[in-house]
Amino acid sequence: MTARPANAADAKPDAGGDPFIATENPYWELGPDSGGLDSYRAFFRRVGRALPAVLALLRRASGSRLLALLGCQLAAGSLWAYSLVLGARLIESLLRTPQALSAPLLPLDGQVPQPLALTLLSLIAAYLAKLGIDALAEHLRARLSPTLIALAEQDFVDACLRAPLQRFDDPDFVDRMHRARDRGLHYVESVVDQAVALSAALMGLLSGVAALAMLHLALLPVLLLCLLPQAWSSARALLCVQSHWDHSMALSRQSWMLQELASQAEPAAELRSLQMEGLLSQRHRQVGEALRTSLSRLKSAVARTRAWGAVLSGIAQGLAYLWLLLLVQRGVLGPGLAGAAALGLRASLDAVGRLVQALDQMAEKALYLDDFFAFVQQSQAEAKARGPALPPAQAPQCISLHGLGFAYAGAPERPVLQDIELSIRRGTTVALVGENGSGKSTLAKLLAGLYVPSQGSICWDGVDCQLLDLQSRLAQTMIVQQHPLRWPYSAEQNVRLGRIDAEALDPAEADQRLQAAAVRAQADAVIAQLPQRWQTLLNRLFKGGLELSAGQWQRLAVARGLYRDAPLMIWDEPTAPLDARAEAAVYESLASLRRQRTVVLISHRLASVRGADMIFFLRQGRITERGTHQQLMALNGDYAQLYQLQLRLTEAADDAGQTPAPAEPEQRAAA
Ligand SMILES: Nc1ncnc2c1ncn2[C@@H]1O[C@H](COP(=O)(O)OP(=O)(O)OP(=O)(O)O)[C@@H](O)[C@H]1O
Repeated sequence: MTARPANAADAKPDAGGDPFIATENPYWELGPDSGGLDSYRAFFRRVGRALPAVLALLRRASGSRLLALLGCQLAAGSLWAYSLVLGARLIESLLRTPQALSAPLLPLDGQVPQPLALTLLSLIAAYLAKLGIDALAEHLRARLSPTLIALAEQDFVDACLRAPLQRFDDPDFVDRMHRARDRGLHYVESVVDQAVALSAALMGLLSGVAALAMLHLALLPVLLLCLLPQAWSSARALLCVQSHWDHSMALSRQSWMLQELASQAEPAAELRSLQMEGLLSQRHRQVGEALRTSLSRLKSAVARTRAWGAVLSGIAQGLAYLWLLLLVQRGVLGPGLAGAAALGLRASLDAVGRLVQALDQMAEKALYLDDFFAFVQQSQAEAKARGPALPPAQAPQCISLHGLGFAYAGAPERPVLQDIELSIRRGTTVALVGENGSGKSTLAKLLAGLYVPSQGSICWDGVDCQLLDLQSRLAQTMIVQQHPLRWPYSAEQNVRLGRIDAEALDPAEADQRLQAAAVRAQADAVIAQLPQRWQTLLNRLFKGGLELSAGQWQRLAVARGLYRDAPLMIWDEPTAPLDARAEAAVYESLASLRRQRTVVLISHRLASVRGADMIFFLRQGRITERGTHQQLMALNGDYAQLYQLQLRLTEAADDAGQTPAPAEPEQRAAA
């Protein structure tokens, strides 16, 4: 069964011909699963996949509470059906013997109460019991919801943290992760309410059906007749909404992106200096306009569908009451039973309304939850599929790369590194240099174990790293990246996070190490200026928090690297934002470190790396030159030309009396 939603094509957004505004979902329309929600089959398949996962999550949150809740709903529904039948019998017997009302209901002289009074008392007792059970069900639901949300949030965070770095370069993965967070996680809370409402409505309907069946079996087709139009219109409207969501996702994302740009601190300065406020505001208005047009088309389509549903449902209800009248006329039902049947029919229809509404909500939320569960389950499956435990890696004497090639997950056809052959011995410093985009940072991340090679291998003392435990390898490695993370914590935590196993250290030793790292990175001067010294919070979003300059942040990042103090130290442009004094201090520290460790250094300032034991020059992902500074100068290749160029620029700056580029380490040492 395949049906297009009413006006699904109309739901496609219109951007007014502005090429800036993408309407075709060019980037996130990925994989066979992301579209195709314009058929009932596809829709229910997705819902069907999410529902068992919702139940499993509810069971994990608290299986006993879930069972108790379902029990309460079943009991409440049964009590309702029981009261309806009792009520019908009461009215019927009153109609048959009206004189029963003239006798006292509860005789005070010790005589047995008449049957009418007993029925009435049972009715009151059933009603009160139903109220009590409803209250208990509400209490259970309220307890279930927070547990479930906490579980789901934890599952999401764990799934993200479990993912290897290269998954974050895959737009498909990132898209699924964002959908899981923005839509799936967001709806976990409401899905509990919808699931409870759904089962309550289902119980209500079942008890209505049971009550009508007890009154007379001929009432069941009547109920079915009323149910169908309502179910049809709701399902069709729901499909329209889903189709709209799929088609307008590109616009919604652009709207969020523009809102982010306008509201975040990071782009605020550049945005203002480029005087882009007007342009962004105009773009946002255009995107909003396109979304609004698309939304109003959707609303009209949904309103039309609902109107047809209401008309058909009205006709069906009219026929149902006509059918009841016929049953009374022919003496199949007494007038009392017919009254109760009308009441039962109305209540069942209300239950159907609630059921369809809950199903509608639940189905919509379940679609988003499907994103969430698919993301979490895939991560769990991948974690389980990881092979047996591998032997731990020891600090290497020699790291060697053989025929190494690498392509990012998002662009597998475009290798970023090719045929890399090199080896690094402990106690030496190697430098990776080359022009922008030549692959230095990528190679550094591969060396650090953050990426897995697409081709070839990285060996530690001759053993392929794929055969070594990754966590123990990471524990032997330190990498300070080009753009280190600015942790929204205190200055002290920003450095101490370099070694989360520091509790294993003697506290005095850890403090000493902290101070030494700060001095070497010249971060001590930064700390001295902070109002609460090491305890100053480094985030302006929190009260009392401060923001540091780029160079001050970098000094803390270098201190963090030194505090970690691993056998393999990788420095990716560690001094780019530093002033000359801090840069000199960092290079002196690195020079003193190399003896016990393996140091990999990336820098565009060739004067800073001329002391390295081996320099590798990269061009378009390949090593094109290798050797010491002297050997490369003698080769007179790319390295030598770049070095001469930088030297000339420094001399020219000196002659012009400008701030010179940082001097060579030897010169600094002399100074
Ligand atoms: N996460 C990523 N996903 C896809 N491609 C990437 C990613 N990061 C880098 N690249 C691509 O890989 C190539 C090498 O980038 P890399 O950052 O390693 O170069 P680099 O030599 O360190 O450059 P720079 O000197 O500018 O820092 C570039 O062409 C870049 O576009």
